[in-house]
Amino acid sequence: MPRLAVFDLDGTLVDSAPDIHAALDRLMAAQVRPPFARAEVVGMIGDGVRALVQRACAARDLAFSEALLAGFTADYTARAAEETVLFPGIAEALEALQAAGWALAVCTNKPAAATAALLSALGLDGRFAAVGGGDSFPVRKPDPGHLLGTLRAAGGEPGQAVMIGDHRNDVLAARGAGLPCLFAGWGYGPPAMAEGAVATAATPAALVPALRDLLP
Ligand SMILES: O=C(O)COP(=O)(O)O
Ligand SMILES: [Mg+2]
Repeated sequence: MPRLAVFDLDGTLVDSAPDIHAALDRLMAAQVRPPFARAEVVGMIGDGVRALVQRACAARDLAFSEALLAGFTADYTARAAEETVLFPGIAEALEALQAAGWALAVCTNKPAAATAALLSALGLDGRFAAVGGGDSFPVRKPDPGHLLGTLRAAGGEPGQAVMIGDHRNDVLAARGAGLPCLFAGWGYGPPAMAEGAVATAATPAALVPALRDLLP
């Protein structure tokens, strides 16, 4: 059973805020609402697309509806990779982990369709033993069932796996599943969200030695 590194997506592997921001602004423009500042959008990411659209609507005095959610989701899924890139150093970190025998997986609250489109556009098809999206299981992060379902699909086991994420939801899901969580200090979550993580990696380059320390 190889060691398994389970990565969060938004704010951990990829800097996706520009495309999420652009899609939210297109939604707002269609509803004759002003655009958002980047920091506002970053603060809305982390609990999946429904919570994102609900928060955006609330911030612009707009009534949330299933139609708005469906429209946003279709638009974002089609255009998820226009500006989104891997964080600097992530490609090298994934390579180094695989070379050291680690298996890789993704556990994200982003819906599975948008996740697949994005990973494919970034050339990461086939890199991950499993990809658990926000709608892949009946539950999602912070529920540990999302992480455990992803882990099972990847053929991993909790004693040989580490979660890497940038949000309180990643830490909570990992703790609930009995895995250590390494906090991605380069991501969207403020440092306070690292509470309960075993350590913070300041950069993707710091990931590989930190993971090696956790599972020698
Ligand atoms: O879609 C979100 O809200 C967050 O996605 P993440 O779990 O990959 O950070
Ligand atoms: Mg994240």
